Amino acid sequence: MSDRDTLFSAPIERLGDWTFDERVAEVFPDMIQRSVPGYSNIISMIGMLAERFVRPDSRVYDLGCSLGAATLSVRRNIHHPGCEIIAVDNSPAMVERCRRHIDAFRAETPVQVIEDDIRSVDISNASLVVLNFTLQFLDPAERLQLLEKIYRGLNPGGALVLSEKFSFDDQKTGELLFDMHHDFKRANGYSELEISQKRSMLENVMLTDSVTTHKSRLAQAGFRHAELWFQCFNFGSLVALK
Ligand SMILES: C[S@@+](CC[C@H](N)C(=O)[O-])C[C@H]1O[C@@H](n2cnc3c(N)ncnc32)[C@H](O)[C@@H]1O
Ligand SMILES: O=C(O)C(=O)C[C@]1(C(=O)O)C=C[C@@H](O)C=C1
Repeated sequence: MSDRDTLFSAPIERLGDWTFDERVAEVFPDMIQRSVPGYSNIISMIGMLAERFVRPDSRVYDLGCSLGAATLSVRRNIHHPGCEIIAVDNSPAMVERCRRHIDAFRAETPVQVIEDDIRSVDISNASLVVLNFTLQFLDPAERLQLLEKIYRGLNPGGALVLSEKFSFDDQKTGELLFDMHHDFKRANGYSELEISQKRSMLENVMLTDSVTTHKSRLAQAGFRHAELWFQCFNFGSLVALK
């Protein structure tokens, strides 16, 4: 079990922008579990999607892998020879811990953990690509280009899993889902101060899209089939098929 996230429990004088630094990496499992409704369901169901989509002699990409939770779930569910998982993150603190975490478990399928920007990595021979709460940290202007690269790198019959925090076009239901997420955080022991300090740090670096925007961007990138397979409040996950 990781340390409890108390990073924002005391008042912080100058709130900078959010980064995935050493302190965040240290408490990340606790933080994401208490912040993202449905996170553990999504992680275990990514394993189910891997069982269905990963083909022999192909690659799986986990883009913005953090500590490798999705990678481990995928690896547990690969039963084919010749597969390889490429896990990528540009936070040195995450990558260092991710490598240790993955090495702690034995499995047939090799995992390469790469410290790099997901905008620079080559993607080829992929049967599954995972973007689990990562696309939201990319500049909106660069999101389509990344999805196009993923589409090109996927083999026919391959899938992209795209999990995100959403915004909503309808103001009234949007507010309700946003408030329910806050209730969820409070129920998980976060104070008003912790919630609001984290929110303002994320404000400039995490720009959310609506499900409609995600679907039309996926279509623009080439994915002719995309659907939401999970949603809890303002968090959810889409699957897009090539
Ligand atoms: C919310 S976390 C992802 C959680 C993780 N996928 C999981 O399932 O536990 C977002 C991650 O994306 C990484 N990230 C953000 N922008 C990136 C980029 N341009 N290139 C590589 N990694 C990036 C961050 O360092 C962070 O570890
Ligand atoms: O805590 C929040 O409100 C969030 O937006 C959650 C969120 C995410 O969606 O990625 C933001 C940053 C942390 O990496 C963990 C979770």
